[in-house]
Amino acid sequence: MAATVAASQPLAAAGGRGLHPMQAQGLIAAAGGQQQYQQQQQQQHQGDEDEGGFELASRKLTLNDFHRVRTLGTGTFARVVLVRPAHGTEADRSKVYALKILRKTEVIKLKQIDHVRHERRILADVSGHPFITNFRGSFSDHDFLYILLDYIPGGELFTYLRKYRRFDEDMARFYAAEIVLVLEYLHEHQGGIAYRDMKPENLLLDAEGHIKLVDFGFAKRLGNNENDHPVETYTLCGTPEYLAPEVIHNKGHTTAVDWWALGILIYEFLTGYPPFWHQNPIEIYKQIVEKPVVFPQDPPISDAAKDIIRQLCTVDRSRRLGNISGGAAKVKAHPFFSGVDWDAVLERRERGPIIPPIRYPGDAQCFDIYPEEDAIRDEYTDAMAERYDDYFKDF
Ligand SMILES: Nc1ncnc2c1ncn2[C@@H]1O[C@H](COP(=O)(O)OP(=O)(O)OP(=O)(O)O)[C@@H](O)[C@H]1O
Repeated sequence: MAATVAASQPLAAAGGRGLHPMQAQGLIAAAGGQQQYQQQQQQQHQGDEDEGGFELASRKLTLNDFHRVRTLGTGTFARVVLVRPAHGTEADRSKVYALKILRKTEVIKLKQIDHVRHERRILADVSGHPFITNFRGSFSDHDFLYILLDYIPGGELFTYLRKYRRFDEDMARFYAAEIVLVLEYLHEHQGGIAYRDMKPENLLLDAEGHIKLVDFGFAKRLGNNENDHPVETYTLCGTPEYLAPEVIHNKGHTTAVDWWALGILIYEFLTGYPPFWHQNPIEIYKQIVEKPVVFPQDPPISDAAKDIIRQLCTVDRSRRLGNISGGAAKVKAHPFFSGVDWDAVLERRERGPIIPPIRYPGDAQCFDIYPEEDAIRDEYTDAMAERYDDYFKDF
């Protein structure tokens, strides 16, 4: 699985990415539709809680409120486990959620305090979008921080891409269109949130085969300056193969990095591998800043696909599609997306090209098996608590 790189790790030390399976009509109408959709979804979300009796939002949760079923994934900073409510009616106890568990000492050691706080806050703010994992609550105890999310049963798009080797253009377009709507929403309707870690491992498939974006660990609300230009940020984070050149140069970056990553992602969908790759991450960075995207002869890639990839992967971000004037609307109007009904995409009218083989709501067969480790407790000392607990008070 591709390792995520954070500021606390030197970029050069990050592991390279293995290439094996290890592990709406009218553009303006569509944009308006996104906000409307979110409102509807939020009302729906509230409704779910009212019905359930297991009142997630109305009281402080603890780990004892859940039975752990199994680990779904482990990342650099977290373990995500499938859980069931331990109390409530039979209907409550049949529900399943994904609980992201972050060890406080690790968050502090890896200098991820700000990232974790942004993650919790941004997840709560963007929850309800059709292609973003719903946030259900957060809590903490002496040693850990917990983020409760809806369980997305289909597993990582990464796994399917490795299984299929590559996606045909219709499949790639389906997923890319959903990602375009997510980026439009984050960048243009949520006051300039840069996601900063777009990759197939962070795109899960729901039971209908639609994308759900997870892991907002590097997302940051950048906002716009007085000239209405996106504010720059400097933290080096992301995954080597997907880093935009301006991140590597460390001269400040904006939401434009997500459009670059979308270009890399479409390339990887169509060929099965990213355009810039090497075992040594330093070589990847060199390629990204020095080399143009080169397309293979086989599989043949359409001119429209090549063009959108080149336009998204434009080194000069002032000329990069998505970041130029017109923003996401220009991406949606690109010939690669011709024929796409953006309202239909947003409303999830079509089922996805891959329907995950889910037999029941808590089915976790689409996830790899991970060793279940006993949580190490009492590492977080009183001195640490005194110094850091204030930072974790939102949980
Ligand atoms: N809501 C969810 N439903 C099902 N599985 C999930 C969910 N959230 C996360 N996962 C699984 O857990 C994995 C790790 O989650 P996540 O990416 O949030 O952790 P992380 O430690 O921040 O990872 P990284 O090292 O990539 O930054 C995901 O790749 C996915 O497989």
